[in-house]
Amino acid sequence: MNSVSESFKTKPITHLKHIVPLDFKAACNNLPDSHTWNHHDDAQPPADPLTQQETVPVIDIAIPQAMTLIREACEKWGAFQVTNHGIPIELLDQIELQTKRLFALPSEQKLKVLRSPEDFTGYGLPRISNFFSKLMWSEGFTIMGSPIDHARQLWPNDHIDFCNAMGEYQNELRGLTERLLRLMFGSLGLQQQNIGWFNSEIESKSPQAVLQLNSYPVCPEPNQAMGMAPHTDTSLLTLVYQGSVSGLQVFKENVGWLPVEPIPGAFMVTVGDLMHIFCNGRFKPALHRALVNKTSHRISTAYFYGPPKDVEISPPSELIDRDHPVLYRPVTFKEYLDAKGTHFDKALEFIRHMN
Ligand SMILES: O=C(O)CCC(=O)C(=O)O
Ligand SMILES: [Fe+2]
Repeated sequence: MNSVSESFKTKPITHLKHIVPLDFKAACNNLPDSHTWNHHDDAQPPADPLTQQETVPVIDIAIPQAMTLIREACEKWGAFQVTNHGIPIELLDQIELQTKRLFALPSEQKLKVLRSPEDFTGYGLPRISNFFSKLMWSEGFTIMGSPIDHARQLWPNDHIDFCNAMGEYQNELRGLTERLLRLMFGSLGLQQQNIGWFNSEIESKSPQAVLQLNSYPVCPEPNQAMGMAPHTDTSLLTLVYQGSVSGLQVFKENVGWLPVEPIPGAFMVTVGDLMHIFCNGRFKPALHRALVNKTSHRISTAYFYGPPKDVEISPPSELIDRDHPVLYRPVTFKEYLDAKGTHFDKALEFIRHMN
C-alpha cells in the first residue's frame, strides 16, 4: 500500500452518513437543504465582470517562450491553461465517454464500488467534503494504478475499454506533468539532475499519482449549490481536463473568482501545496472551485502528481538566501496529507517556520 492510501486510513471521513453521494438521477427538482450553500456568506466574492478583464494565462507548451510564460503564470496565478501538449484529442474524447458511461450507471451499481472510509479508491463524495457542513453537487471516482478491480464490478463483461483508456490516459498525463515540471524547474534555474526524487528510476521511489473523475449533474438551483468547494490541491502539480462545460474558477487576490473558460483539448494546470513548499514560496498554490449549472452535465478529470512517498520535500539551496529564508519545515507527502487531513486550508500555516 502506498502513503496516500495509508494516510486516508488514519484520517477517514468521519460523518459516515455523508459518504454516499445523492442519487442525482432519482433526485431532484428542488435542492435539498443538505446541499444548499449560502453564497452571500462567501468570504471571497466573484470578480466584477465589468471592471475585470483578467483571465488565467493560456500557454502553448511548444513555443520557445513557454518556460518564461510558465514561470510568470505560476508566480502570479499558480495556474495556467496548457495547449499544444500532444495528448491526442481522440483519447480525451474517449475519456469523456468512459467517464460519462461510469456516472450514468444506476446508483446501486456505483455503490458496489463505494469508497469506504478506510479506502482511497472507488466511488464517492469529493474527499474535501469532510471540511464543509453542506454537501457538494457532485460525485467522484478515484483511481490509483489500474482500476481493473472496480471496473470489473461495475461492468462484469465490459470493462476492458474503460481500463485501457484510463491506463493510456495515466501514462500520457504522467509524461505531460513531468514535461511541465522540467520547464518549471528550468524556469527557476534548478538543475533537474540535482533533484534526486525527480530522477529516480527505482520502483519504491516512483511518483505518487491519483486520477480523479468528477461528475457534476445538472442542478435545479445552481446559484445555491456548490460543485467543488474552494480548495488548493495537496499535489506538486495537478492537470484538470474539463471538457467543454464551464464551471471551474480560480481565485485571484484583490480581484475575486474568475472563470476558467474551457478551450478544446486544453488542460488547466494548477500549482499544488507541495510545489509551493518545494520552491520556497516562489510559485503559489491556486485556490479553485467548481460551480454547477442548470442545463449541462459537467464532467472533469483531475490528475494529481506528487513526489515519491518517503521523500522529504524541502527547497533546494538555489532557492534559499538571506531574502528568501526557508518558509516551511521539510515534509513527506504522507506527513503533509496528514496535516491537510487535520488542518485543511490551514495546513501550510501549520508547517510554516516561525522566522
Ligand atoms: O472539476 C473541476 O474543474 C475541478 C476539480 C478539482 O479541483 C479537483 O478534483 O480537485
Ligand atoms: Fe482541485
